[in-house]
Amino acid sequence: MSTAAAEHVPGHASAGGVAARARGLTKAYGSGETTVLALDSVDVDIARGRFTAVMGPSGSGKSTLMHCLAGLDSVSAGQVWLGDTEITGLKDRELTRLRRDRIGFMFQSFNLIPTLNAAENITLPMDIAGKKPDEKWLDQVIDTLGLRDRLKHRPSQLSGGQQQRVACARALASRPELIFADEPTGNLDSRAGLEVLAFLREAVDSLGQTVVMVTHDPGAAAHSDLVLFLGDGRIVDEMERPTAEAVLERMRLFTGGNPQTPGFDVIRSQFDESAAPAEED
Ligand SMILES: Nc1ncnc2c1ncn2[C@@H]1O[C@H](COP(=O)(O)OP(=O)(O)OP(=O)(O)O)[C@@H](O)[C@H]1O
Repeated sequence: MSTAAAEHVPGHASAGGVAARARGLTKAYGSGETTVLALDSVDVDIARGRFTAVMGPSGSGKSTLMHCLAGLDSVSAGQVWLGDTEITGLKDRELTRLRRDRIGFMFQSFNLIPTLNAAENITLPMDIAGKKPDEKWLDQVIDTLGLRDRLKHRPSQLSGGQQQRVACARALASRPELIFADEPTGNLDSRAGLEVLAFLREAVDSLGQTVVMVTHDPGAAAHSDLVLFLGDGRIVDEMERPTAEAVLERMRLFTGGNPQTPGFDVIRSQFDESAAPAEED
């Protein structure tokens, strides 16, 4: 049975509109008996000017969702839009250009070029694209991220937190419509991780950016405006103004780690008619 278009779509549109949107987004890997349904007909709106976190158990489809929304991976069915542009169906070259011009990426491994200094790493994607950075914006990003006195340093001369800040500045440099961050604090100690989260928050609050972050960490998710919870390739819940405690509690339901969690099956069954009760010990 299909979901009526007027029904609630996870993610909400804000007054600022929708930065990315998916309808019926389905992604299957493999074929025949070995098919894995990584995303199962996902509808989602990513609100512009907000910080959205994506959480869920390992294998629930978080990275796949991010990759499909960012046009890094093809979809098996459904549609994805970036702003008003439908990206499903675009040719590889068009997708590459769209990603380059309109999306910023932050990955767990910072992907900094060791032979380039911080300033060169920050502007590298724009240099490759042959685009001149907006110097005023770039200055603002560099100062916001506290990188002014590190610009001549190479990655090996920077701490992990500073490297991640460079990666953050690089994602922001071209003032993208949307920033995707995949476990951006995964490799950092807690202080550096907190710094990066504060900067992502700042990018949203002060610079008006839109951020989507995949994370396993309830503490990290607490920095977002909205948490989307994935389970078995579906968005099974969402939480506005999350706190670490509330997110942790919700995650316990998903993992079945807490024996007093019959609610998990209730939540699942709301979204998945075929969900059988979990047979946990
Ligand atoms: N390239 C691929 N080929 C086959 N299966 C894949 C591929 N990528 C992902 N999958 C499968 O799709 C499902 C969703 O994977 P995905 O990486 O999106 O999950 P995740 O929630 O990001 O997991 P994690 O938290 O462990 O990173 C998993 O069952 C995974 O094994």
